[in-house]
Amino acid sequence: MSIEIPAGLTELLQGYTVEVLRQRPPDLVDFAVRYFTRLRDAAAGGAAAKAAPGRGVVFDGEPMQTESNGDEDEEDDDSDFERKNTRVLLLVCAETINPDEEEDDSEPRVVHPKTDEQRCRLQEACKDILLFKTLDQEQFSEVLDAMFELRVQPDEHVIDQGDDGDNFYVIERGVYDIVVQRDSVGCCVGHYDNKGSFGELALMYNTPRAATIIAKQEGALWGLDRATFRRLIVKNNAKKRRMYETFIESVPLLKTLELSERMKIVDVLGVKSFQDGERIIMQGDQADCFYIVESGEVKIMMKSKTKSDLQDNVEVEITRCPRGQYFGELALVTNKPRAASAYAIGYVKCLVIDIQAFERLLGSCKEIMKRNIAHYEEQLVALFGSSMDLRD
Ligand SMILES: Nc1ncnc2c1ncn2[C@@H]1O[C@@H]2COP(=O)(O)O[C@H]2[C@H]1O
Repeated sequence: MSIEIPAGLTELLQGYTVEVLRQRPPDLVDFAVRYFTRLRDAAAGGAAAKAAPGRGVVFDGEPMQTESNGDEDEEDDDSDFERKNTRVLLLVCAETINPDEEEDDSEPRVVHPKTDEQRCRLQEACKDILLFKTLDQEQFSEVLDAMFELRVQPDEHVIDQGDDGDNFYVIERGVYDIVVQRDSVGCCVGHYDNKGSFGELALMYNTPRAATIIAKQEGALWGLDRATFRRLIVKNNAKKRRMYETFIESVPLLKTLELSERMKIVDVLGVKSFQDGERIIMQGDQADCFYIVESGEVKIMMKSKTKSDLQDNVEVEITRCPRGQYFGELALVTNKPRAASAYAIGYVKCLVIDIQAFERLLGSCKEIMKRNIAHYEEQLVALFGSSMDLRD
């Protein structure tokens, strides 16, 4: 049977293979999101049976009617399915990940032997990969052991949209176009330029490849097989969700997003920490990331462009970003170099999202961010007498 997985649900069901049967009422997705959030929370709290991954869950009955007893968020459990007389829907089966389970040592570890020279290149390519940033040392070295090198030729399709996901890829070298089919027309929605990674979505969510990735020149990649990716990264993501869900919910910018959209952000974010005074981004650099302050405070500093030749052109403090505040969005929204530098005040931890995930997941927040540009311009006029051409 051809199966369509509803948007907004699969991300939450990381670790489950979900098959959705037949048409479903739109509110069922919401209902299922709540249901599986509870399942996951129950698992986190140690509750056993209800949360056991791999258990088949089949909803049956008529389309769900939402009850308006005022406290429907409270105390929902399996019996709700009967009360609400919900029809059909979800079959949860096989290929599960239980984040709290001890590692299954019976599964052979994948190891691709490497020379010292290969290992150096691999470490360099992986050092800024956000998905690896929340792994512990042992997990990270297991990932490195399992990775294998591959060379690609100009115009080679590394991934084709619609295919099943086999590997995750880290870029060592080369430029790659990201092409997404829209109304049967392939649109280039972005590219990777000698750094970054791709191919995580199909492996995380058990979905077909969401884009085609084409090498524009001869290039070098490192692949990570699906089984290792799921065992280490997906398992780690379940923990990440528990760690960051509450914080992400409290970030004002993300309030307008659905729960499942916020969870997708958690899945791909990385965490970076900075020492007091350390520069996080530098004015004039190309931008590839967006930051949310998780702890500590960040100082935004700027040099006047109109005084760039003058010796007394010192950096001036523009603003500060406390916990929950974001920065680094302007260059991504305007496609320009960084307009200012950012420095850590004390020890700072930031959640970091790369430009591709930013485009894919935060498109709907861009309007809110764009409104900020006018505010930035007013600040600059007050400080420097001109707004320095912030817009494109
Ligand atoms: N806008 C985008 N939409 C979908 N996939 C994207 C996009 N930009 C980058 N990608 C990457 O392209 C990859 C294609 O394979 P996956 O769906 O496994 O994972 C996808 C992402 O890593």
